[in-house]
Amino acid sequence: MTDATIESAKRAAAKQAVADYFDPTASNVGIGSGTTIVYVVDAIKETSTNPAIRFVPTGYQSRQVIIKAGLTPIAFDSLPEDVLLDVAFDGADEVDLELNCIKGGGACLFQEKLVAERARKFVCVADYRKKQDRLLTNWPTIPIEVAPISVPTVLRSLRTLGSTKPELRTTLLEKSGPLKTDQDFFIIDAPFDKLLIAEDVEAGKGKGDGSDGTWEVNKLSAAIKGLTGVLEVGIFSGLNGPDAEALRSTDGVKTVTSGQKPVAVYFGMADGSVEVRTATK
Ligand SMILES: O=C(CO)[C@H](O)[C@H](O)COP(=O)(O)O
Repeated sequence: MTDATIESAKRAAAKQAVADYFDPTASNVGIGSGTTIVYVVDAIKETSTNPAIRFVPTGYQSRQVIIKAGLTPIAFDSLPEDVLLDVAFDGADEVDLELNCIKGGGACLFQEKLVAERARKFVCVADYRKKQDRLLTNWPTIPIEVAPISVPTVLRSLRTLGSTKPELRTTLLEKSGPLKTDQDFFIIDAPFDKLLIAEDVEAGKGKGDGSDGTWEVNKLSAAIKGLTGVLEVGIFSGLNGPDAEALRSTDGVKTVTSGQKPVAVYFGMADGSVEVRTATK
């Protein structure tokens, strides 16, 4: 497929996601990172009727996208404690049937997760290459943000968990050394075998806890997150938007939720159509 096909797939998906999930009167909107999000911002700009709307970026690149579009960014930590984002849009590197996502291809996973969890509705937009049944089908690795001093021990622990060849991500110009995140941390990319979802474990396709070499998405995410030195793992799983919202509405925003899964993912397809996967639980 040509680059033009991929770009028009991203644009079509972004347009439809914004038409379906962006309320033109919205006040606070999360904007993710990557190349697809640019089309989301374009579509929002055409639709918004609220001159006071503010956009919470997920890092440097995302903030630049907001500024270049002539929109107003607000830092995540400037949001009053009791304010939720009306909606947050982001890209994804791969999405499975349960709407679990791999993110962090652009090294922004930590702030992306903060923003996703703060949104009433988290919506992902991607092209057809990202639409898979299981994670680690086409996208090869799990991105993990780590404290620089912890790199050797985290690499070792990841190998113990079953990752064959975890590697520290370097800049494009390898001689410049490791890529630094917006937090001045490093990224490790860890390959694992294709991840199971809950129904695979129920069907006996593997234990999913690493003991037989298989990992279920949530279990692997928790195991990696538990390693000392890991700031965040690029698996967005756990409760989806509606569940997270229910928790929030009983306890308010102070409730810690794991609402990292999108309520919907819009895939721009190679034939120009848009396919939507929505959360069922
Ligand atoms: O997770 C991300 C950055 O950390 C991006 O959202 C992800 O890599 C998708 O990017 P693109 O829209 O360019 O395909």
